[in-house]
Amino acid sequence: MKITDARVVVCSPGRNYVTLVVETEDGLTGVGDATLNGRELAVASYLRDHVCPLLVGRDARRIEDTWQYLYKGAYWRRGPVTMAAIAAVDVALWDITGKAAGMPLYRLLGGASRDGVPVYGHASGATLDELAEDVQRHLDLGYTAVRLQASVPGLETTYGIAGEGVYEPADAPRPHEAAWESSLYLDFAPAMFARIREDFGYRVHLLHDVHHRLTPTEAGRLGAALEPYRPFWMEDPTPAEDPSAFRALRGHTTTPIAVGEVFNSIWDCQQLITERLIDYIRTAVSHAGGITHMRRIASLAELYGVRTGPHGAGDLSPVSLAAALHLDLAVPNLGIQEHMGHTGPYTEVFTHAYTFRDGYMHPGERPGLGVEFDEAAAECFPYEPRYLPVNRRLDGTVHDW
Ligand SMILES: O=NC(=O)[C@@H](O)[C@H](O)[C@H](O)CO
Ligand SMILES: [Co+2]
Repeated sequence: MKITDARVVVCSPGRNYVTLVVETEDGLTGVGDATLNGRELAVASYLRDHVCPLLVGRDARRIEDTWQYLYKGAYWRRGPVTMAAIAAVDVALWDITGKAAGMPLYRLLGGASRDGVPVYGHASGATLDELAEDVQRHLDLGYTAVRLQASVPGLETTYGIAGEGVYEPADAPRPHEAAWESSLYLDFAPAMFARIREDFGYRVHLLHDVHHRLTPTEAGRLGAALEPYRPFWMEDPTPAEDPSAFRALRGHTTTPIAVGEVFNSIWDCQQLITERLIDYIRTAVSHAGGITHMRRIASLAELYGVRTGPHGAGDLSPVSLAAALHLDLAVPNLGIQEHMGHTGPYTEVFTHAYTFRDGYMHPGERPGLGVEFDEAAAECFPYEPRYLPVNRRLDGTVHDW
């Protein structure tokens, strides 16, 4: 089954997406998501200029060989751009293979390990009243797990507060600059949880994303302060380039820890998993080398009792959400899938078979991924430069965003 064409389409139906389209001599088409928020064109070029020409003539069914060929053949290994490009190729080839087999991808991955994929939604608010309203809205939609993010009193902006609709962090043609003060946040976060537990009790799972902003000691303090409110997880509590930082953090709190959305390979995850320093690994199929590599990460995590909690923000296209759901349905150690939702007219470009109901999602039964990509429609939504914010402490020092 030779690949006859591989091309990259950058479009912006609601937000920028990079989609790889791979075609075979049998007339089958597979798609992959190569979106890297704020650095989209780097991955588009990596694919267009260095990968797509090498795919033509290869057998689309040799998924593992293609993965090794692109990973080891690049010489310059790992990194977000390289691994997003490899991920897009990998998912497109799994899509083609599923279509050739006439089976939805999850059946090729060992079949369903559960009836549906548990997901969490994003609730946010400029005030605790607004946050409570948004939590109620998510409960009314059927979510049983909700992430809480609220404006921090004393700070002009903070992470994760949606205006109307879905939160989109890449919101300006140049990075907007946010101001941050950890002490204000540390005083506020427990009060946020206390209010939502008071309003909604303990039946709903409550998650929270610290978004890399605390020191390990501060994160330990936050984790301990949140314990009475039983968070489902505290996400990205401290930057994870140095996994040993989590040893101290782990000793301060029993609040479950989730890390990994900015990771792009199993080696980024290895120490956190093998030392049981986290409870959930959050790598995304479109950033961490695709289904082939994510399966390895999930298997390593399973050995150590760590569950997956895949990243599923709106800047991962419907193609990668579909791929994630197929993998989520099959792996034995799924924790929960992030489902932030997508903004704008994305359904004019991406049609998908996945569904949401009562807090669970299912990838559907269409062969392959179950996502169709309309290239003609995509042309109506040209790329727009959009950057993620830069965060500074009140004294002007650049801080983690
Ligand atoms: O847990 N989800 C997140 O942290 C996301 O909202 C990330 O900020 C965006 O995907 C960055 O592009
Ligand atoms: Co996050």
